[in-house]
Amino acid sequence: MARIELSAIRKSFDATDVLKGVDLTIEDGEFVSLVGPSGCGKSTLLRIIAGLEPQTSGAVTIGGQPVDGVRPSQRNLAMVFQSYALYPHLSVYDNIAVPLRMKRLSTLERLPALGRLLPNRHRIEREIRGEVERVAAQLELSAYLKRKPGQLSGGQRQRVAVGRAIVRQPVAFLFDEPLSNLDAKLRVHMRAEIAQLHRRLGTTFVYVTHDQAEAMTMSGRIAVMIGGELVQVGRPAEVYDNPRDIRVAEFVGSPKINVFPGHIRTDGAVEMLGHSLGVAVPGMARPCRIGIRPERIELGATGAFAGAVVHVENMGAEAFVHLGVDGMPTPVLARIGDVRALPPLGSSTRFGVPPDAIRLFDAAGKRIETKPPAATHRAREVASV
Ligand SMILES: Nc1ncnc2c1ncn2[C@@H]1O[C@H](COP(=O)(O)OP(=O)(O)OP(=O)(O)O)[C@@H](O)[C@H]1O
Repeated sequence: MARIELSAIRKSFDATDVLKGVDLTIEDGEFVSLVGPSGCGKSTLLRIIAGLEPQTSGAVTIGGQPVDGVRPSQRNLAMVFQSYALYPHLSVYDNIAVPLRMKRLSTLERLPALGRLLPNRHRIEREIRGEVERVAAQLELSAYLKRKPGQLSGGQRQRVAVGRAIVRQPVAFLFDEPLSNLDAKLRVHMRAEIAQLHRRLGTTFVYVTHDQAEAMTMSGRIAVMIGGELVQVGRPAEVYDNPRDIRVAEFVGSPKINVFPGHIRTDGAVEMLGHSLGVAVPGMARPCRIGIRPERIELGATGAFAGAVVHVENMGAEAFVHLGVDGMPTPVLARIGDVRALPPLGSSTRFGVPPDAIRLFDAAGKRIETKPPAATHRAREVASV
């Protein structure tokens, strides 16, 4: 097991800066997902940890040891790719056994005909069989050991790739979008399997994905990368509820957070679509953006805002109501838990926003903390004494 520390990692390809100074510590045994939109640099960062790509500057340590200049094979990490990278001509058994044979058998002992005549070969092959069978049983692959990868489903192939990684007993597993080739249902199933595997092995997992739901549901912490920078690192619920940047707020959560144009008045009150919200911030008058999650939009006759129901998605257990609102370029989305109380399509409705649902961002997208108006008022009184 190992703690992985990344300090001020920069990476440029020719004139393009892909990583712009990434600092991240992944604790021993932790499951951290690197998540972010396509092209943000997640795979490059993972490849730098693995030693497959040199960083332009900055340092990587694994288990307290600097590994810059240490070859990938000497880092004792296992990488699992989206493409599985299995040997198509070898059986499942042999695919899983490859790293063990490479490690334990000499070049001569690995030769098919001559190797069999050498005294150690049988003993080592017996040990290898025990380990392959144990890992195959863990991954429910025992029935497929004689099959070739081409005779397996995508999920089974991915499990073989994971099995091949497990037998190496690496200090950490690095996953690069391992579920991208699977259909939606299987992806959800494999998420649970990978999370269980992490709990069972207790080894450090670093997992790259562009799928925020995958990252949210599996990891202990998520590291949100945007444009080559680590914008926020935290527990999934914390990042969802307390985004420090509007890009994080918009990337994490499905469906996406609603973002309204807003204005902070000279008295600190925050206005949205011409109505004052029940929050305030100190400082000067300025424009702002207001993020409100769909589940926090409250439909009801007493709401301050008016909308027209332009679309309803009823999923049975929940529904999304799309509201056309004056002053908004795209519909406002409300998530409704009780599908028996849906407003009809084309109807006019009102909606409100509880003050604690409001996430305020400045013009540059940085989070602004809000307070109830009274608290701001008191703070100003204290400040003026
Ligand atoms: N070998 C390379 N040479 C030049 N540019 C590269 C190279 N590898 C990656 N890049 C560029 O670096 C940027 C980051 O790539 P990277 O693969 O790390 O992104 P990513 O966040 O993993 O994206 P995705 O989710 O699409 O895989 C991209 O713009 C990519 O085109």
